[in-house]
Amino acid sequence: MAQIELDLAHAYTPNPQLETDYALMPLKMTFRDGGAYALLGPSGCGKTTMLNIMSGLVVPSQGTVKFDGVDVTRSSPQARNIAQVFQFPVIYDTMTVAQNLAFPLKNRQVPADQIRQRVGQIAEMLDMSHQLDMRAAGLSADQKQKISLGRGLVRSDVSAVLFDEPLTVIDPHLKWQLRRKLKQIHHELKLTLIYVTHDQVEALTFAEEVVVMTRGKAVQVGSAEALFERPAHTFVGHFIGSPGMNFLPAQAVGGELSLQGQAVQVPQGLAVPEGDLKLGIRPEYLAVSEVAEAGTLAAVVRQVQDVGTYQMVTCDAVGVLLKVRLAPQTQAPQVGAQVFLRVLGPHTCFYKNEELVA
Ligand SMILES: Nc1ncnc2c1ncn2[C@@H]1O[C@H](COP(=O)(O)OP(=O)(O)OP(=O)(O)O)[C@@H](O)[C@H]1O
Repeated sequence: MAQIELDLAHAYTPNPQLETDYALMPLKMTFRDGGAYALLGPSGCGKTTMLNIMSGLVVPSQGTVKFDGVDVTRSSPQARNIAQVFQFPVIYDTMTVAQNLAFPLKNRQVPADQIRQRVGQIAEMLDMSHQLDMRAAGLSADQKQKISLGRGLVRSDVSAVLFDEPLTVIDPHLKWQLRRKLKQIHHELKLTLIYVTHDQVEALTFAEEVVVMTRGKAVQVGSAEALFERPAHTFVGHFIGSPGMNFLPAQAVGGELSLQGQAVQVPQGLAVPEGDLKLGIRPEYLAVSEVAEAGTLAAVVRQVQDVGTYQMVTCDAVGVLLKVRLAPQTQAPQVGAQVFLRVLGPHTCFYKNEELVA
């Protein structure tokens, strides 16, 4: 296992001038030895580019990649000793499940008894012990992809295992099980795992730390809790959560706060930074009050939806639609009712130029 350090930028075109010329903007990042990471972001944000730079499939156009302090920027994937699992199964159809799992170990001349022991362990972790003697050709796409995962995890001496959207072909129910399984396997095997996905649930269940990316930038690296509670960038607030964070333009001058032109009294003990801001509050933390109090903003209820596990109340606050998540049994306000939304409280975040300032 290795600690991976990136200090680089990458453009696929020569002589990049504009930000948009870069697939990855200049970044510095360290992936801890034995850590479980997810690279999360929408299509085209640079996740695969970052993964391929780590594996050695892409050489960054500037900067370095280090494994345990050693510069490997120009080393091949083989020399870096990386295992990779792709979106689609990469296995030998004519071999049995056991032979497929053993292949990466045989290649490295691992002794037969150790191969048997490790293949048995990995098969058991992936619930494939009963299929070890079956030919891969006869198995479903799900099962084949499980073999690919197993092949990625079977060697204990790799620097890291890199996964590029490995659960894409997996049936939704099995997907849920495999995500949890991978987390458990990480716990047991202590491998450095880096996992690319555009699915926040996948990233948040699997990883200890999630790297949230947008437009070639890593905007936050943090635990699921940190990304939810204190999004460092408005993109993280918007991208993480279901639905994402509510945002309101805000101006603070001399301790007076105005939201969309409405003066809002700041509750005692709450510090609000000065200047042009964006106020962010998650739908889970936005409480509805029938009376105007310090920290509340007047709004009109536009829609109440019962989503099963919760109720979603959409309110119009001076032209901005804000979402409130209420527990299923809570009495929701009527559509058309005038309410007061508690926008200021311990969970309120303030942003300047899209970056968290308080
Ligand atoms: N081989 C390439 N040549 C030129 N441009 C590329 C190449 N590969 C990726 N890009 C561009 O680099 C940017 C980042 O792409 P990348 O595949 O890393 O994003 P991603 O987040 O992995 O997206 P997806 O989830 O769709 O795979 C995109 O604008 C993409 O069009």
